[in-house]
Amino acid sequence: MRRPLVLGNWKMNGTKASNAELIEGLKAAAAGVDSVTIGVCPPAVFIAQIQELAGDSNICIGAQDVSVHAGGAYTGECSADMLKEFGVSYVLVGHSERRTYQNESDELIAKKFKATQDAGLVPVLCIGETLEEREAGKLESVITTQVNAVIDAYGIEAYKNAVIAYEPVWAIGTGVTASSEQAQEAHALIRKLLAAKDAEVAAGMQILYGGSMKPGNAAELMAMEDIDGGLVGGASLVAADFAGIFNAAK
Ligand SMILES: O=C[C@H](O)COP(=O)(O)O
Repeated sequence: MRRPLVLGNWKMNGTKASNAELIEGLKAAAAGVDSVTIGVCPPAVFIAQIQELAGDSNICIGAQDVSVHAGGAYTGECSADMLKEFGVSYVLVGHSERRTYQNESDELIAKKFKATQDAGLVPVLCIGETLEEREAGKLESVITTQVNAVIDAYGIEAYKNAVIAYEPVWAIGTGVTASSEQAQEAHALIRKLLAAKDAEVAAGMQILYGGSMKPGNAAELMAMEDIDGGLVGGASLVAADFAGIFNAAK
């Protein structure tokens, strides 16, 4: 039985004041929720603040990105060990916005995945196809390439302590959600790819859905066999909406 995981990706949003209000609301809503792992991924500059605000609550902290380097002359970068010092347990790698705007390659993303694991943190590998790729019938080949990038570099063992988030690019921030059948099809495909290498890794992998997940569609999505939670963008910025989603995962 895979434990549901719901992560809020705040992207580049928040102020010290709005963060305090949001975390206060989330702590109240999450108190007593013990069957779902709940986390927030604030911008790096706010991680220390969120660590303090979250205190010993059941809100975990994730980072939105990490350096492939352990330290040194890499201006603007932040290492996995630095994130760990501030209570981070999950790190998003390969989000489509970074693939698009920072031109992150599968090779670089695999290195970030490994750097995260080497620090004892859990990488959340984000994958998904664009609308153009879907319409061209390339869903399977895109997902296969993105999943295999880590296996080719580090072997299937690398997926033993990791999470995968399937986020169809066309559903991110658009209000258009993949139907539960479309999402399930992609999640089942991801699990099948893993199972071809290692059945145990495949069975244990938490595969999250991301892309316009809202309180109104979360229950139906997360009821699907291979959907184990959500990576939530916009709706994670409103405590009541995010709570509606993690409560739907129970
Ligand atoms: O990381 C989260 C995803 O990009 C989903 O964002 P969204 O819920 O705003 O569509």
